[in-house]
Amino acid sequence: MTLEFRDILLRQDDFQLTADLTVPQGRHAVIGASGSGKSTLLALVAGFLAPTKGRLIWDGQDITDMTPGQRPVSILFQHHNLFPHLTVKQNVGMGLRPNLRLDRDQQRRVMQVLDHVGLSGTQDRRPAALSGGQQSRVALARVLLRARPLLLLDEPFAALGPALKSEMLTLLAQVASDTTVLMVTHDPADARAFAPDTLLVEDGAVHAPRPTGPLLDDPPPGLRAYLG
Ligand SMILES: Nc1ncnc2c1ncn2[C@@H]1O[C@H](COP(=O)(O)OP(=O)(O)OP(=O)(O)O)[C@@H](O)[C@H]1O
Repeated sequence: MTLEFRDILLRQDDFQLTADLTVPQGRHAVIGASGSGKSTLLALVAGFLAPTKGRLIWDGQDITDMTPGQRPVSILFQHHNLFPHLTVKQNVGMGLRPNLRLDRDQQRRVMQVLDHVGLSGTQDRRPAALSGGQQSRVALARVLLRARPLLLLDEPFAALGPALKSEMLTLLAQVASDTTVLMVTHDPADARAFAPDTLLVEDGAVHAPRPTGPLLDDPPPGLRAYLG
């Protein structure tokens, strides 16, 4: 299933984002200098911002006019927005039914996904009683349970140390194998480890995906300056 940006233009005051490219199924990093438009790109796909011009096509279907809730998208941002007063089980269950009236089968699926991300046994704790890495797993479990085919990540594990971050990226790559992923990252090592291909965003222009290794080995001047 592919995501097509057809001649997209999105204006925000004096900034404009342009995109005319196809993203095939698989894991993609989104890289670019600060202010180049990475978060704007994700907001466009999520449906939080509407393009001034152009169409967004998912799996052959025009999703440009769909609300965020109608889109085939799940989102994992840096601040995971776990609810402090709810247990792990309830935080994850929100991904299925926001009113938390889960039937037996849905409860079983919650336990299954907790097991999948290595959180069995923590289901009755509240987020404050978990480590940072465990909290990230809860957020990931919630996203997985929604099982939308397009996953948007904005620096999802930036708050974790390098070892935990790499562990989470490995886990994500395993569990999101049938998903198309766009992951904004400032860390070239994350892009290399997680994403075979990368979308470069330069001054509001989104480029078509290119193999991550060669792009980072020989970056264009703007990206080179940013990566240092
Ligand atoms: N609500 C807004 N209204 C007007 N302009 C905005 C708004 N939000 C962001 N911008 C501008 O849009 C441009 C792109 O911002 P965006 O957040 O997409 O960049 P980014 O690549 O994600 O940056 P960073 O890496 O620093 O997070 C910036 O020039 C920013 O100033």
